[in-house]
Amino acid sequence: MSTRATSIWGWGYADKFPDTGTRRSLAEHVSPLLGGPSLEPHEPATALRLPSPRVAPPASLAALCSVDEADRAAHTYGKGYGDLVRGFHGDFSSAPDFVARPRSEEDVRAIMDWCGDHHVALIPFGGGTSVVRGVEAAIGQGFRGAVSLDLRRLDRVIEVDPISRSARIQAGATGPVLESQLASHGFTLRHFPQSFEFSTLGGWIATRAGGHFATLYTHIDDLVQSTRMLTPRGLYETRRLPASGAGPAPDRLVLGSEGTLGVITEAWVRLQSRPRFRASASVHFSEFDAAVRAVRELSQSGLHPSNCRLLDAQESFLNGVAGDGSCVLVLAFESADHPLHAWMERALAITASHGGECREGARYRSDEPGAQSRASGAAESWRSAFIEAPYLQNVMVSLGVIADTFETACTWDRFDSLHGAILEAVRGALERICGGGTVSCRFTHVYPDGPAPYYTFLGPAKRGGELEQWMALKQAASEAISAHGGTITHHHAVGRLHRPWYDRERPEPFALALKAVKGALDPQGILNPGVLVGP
Ligand SMILES: Cc1cc2nc3c(=O)[nH]c(=O)nc-3n(C[C@H](O)[C@H](O)[C@H](O)COP(=O)(O)OP(=O)(O)OC[C@H]3O[C@@H](n4cnc5c(N)ncnc54)[C@H](O)[C@@H]3O)c2cc1C
Repeated sequence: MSTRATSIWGWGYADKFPDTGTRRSLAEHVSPLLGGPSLEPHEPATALRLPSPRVAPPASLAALCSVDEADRAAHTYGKGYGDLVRGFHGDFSSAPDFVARPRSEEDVRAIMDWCGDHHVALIPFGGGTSVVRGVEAAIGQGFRGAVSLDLRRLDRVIEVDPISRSARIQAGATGPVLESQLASHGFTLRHFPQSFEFSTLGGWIATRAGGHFATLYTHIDDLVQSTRMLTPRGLYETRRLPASGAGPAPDRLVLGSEGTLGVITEAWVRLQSRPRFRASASVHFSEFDAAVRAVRELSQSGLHPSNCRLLDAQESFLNGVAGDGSCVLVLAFESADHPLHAWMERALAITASHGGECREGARYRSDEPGAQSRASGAAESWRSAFIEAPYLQNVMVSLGVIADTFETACTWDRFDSLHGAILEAVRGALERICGGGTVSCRFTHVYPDGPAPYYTFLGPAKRGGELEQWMALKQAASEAISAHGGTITHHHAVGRLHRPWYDRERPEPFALALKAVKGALDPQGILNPGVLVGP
């Protein structure tokens, strides 16, 4: 386990927060994008404001629990914009009363039983990278207290089945921890969300996370073979099967359960051989609409690119991928089995037929001895910007800039109207609330029947009112999504933040059924109250 200190309030490692001088010079680059406001770096609060604990760990669990203030603060929020702002100002008012770190399933059971017996809310905590207030103990008045259940000590790959290419992995393993264990068996899960470094397998399953593949295996759902979840009513374990037609699928209740039905302790997941062949290209388009048509044809071609990320002109500029006003499609294929020239050539023929220009040509890499290996220009720029972006959000908070993202998915026939409505709503709200700002779009995933567009917005905040302004922007975006046939989330989950729009999106009989399931598995309602169901 890494001993490098992580930030209590911001994303990632504490030592990656730039000093005041560096942030001041970054402000000079950001200001023109926002219409030229003066941006002055502020410093994060050094004092942490937390309420006194309402309950204390019992002696029988004391060895697993921490009441340390910094620990409680680090488990108060996820890593969404609103979380960062509150943490930056030292406001940890919804801190859990203590943090429990189970080492085994028996420990999880003991903590869950204690919470049930004492009417204390239990909030499963994986990597704490939720952007939807999924791990926050905002539990209302009905409980005596709240415990944050940090699962990261359950981090082992327990078993690998090379014949069926599957592995049994504990839920608290973060991306790098599970990948390094799988590498020694020559396999990979190849699920790479942007939060990969800190998020966990259990968190991915609980939120139906979206990963590396832009087509085909987009969500963790596609990689889960079976699950094991402890509920207050007993163990919920599903059978290992490649597929089944036996009624509604039990795993489907676990996927997306967001800590409300039980604590996922393990899962069997589908593995892949490590890819040896890679092909990449970046295709420039002068018109976004033409690029969208090209991506639609690609998504319906059966080629299944591993990467198919379309960046609009603003997004291409912000990520250092193009500065000439063009939109860029970052395209890639990978395989453990075969060279990819035929796939890439066909994909480039499709993009060319829509006016796309592959200026640098396609690049091919292979692990075979003597094979040509060339790094890709625009694709590499995009990749490094992608990895560093969350650290930039920490800087934006310190500069008083509202910086956030939201995402959705819709069918292709609705994309134009949905996209237009979102841009209009968010631009209007930025003008009204911040006096200016910018919004950009990229596709993170694409399906034969529709894309998953992902938006980034930036606007100058009025210091002290950041949370209200951000919430008004979020409201405008969410209303536009809801009114124009999108989903409130393609992969960021529901949490407490998206709950009003999620309630509107799901059919009423389904809401009733979910409530009944919650009542059956968690009769006292102690698990993550306020998320998905209930008040
Ligand atoms: C910078 C950044 C980039 C991101 N990029 C992506 C991305 O590319 N794709 C994507 O899908 N999401 C992304 N996210 C959102 C977030 O990383 C995902 O939702 C992720 O799956 C959460 O995993 P976690 O382990 O951090 O879970 P947490 O944040 O700790 O928990 C999330 C939810 O799952 C529940 N939970 C966690 N572990 C368990 C368990 N073992 N059993 C039961 N419930 C549990 C929690 O109670 C909570 O409701 C990003 C977030 C940030 C901050």
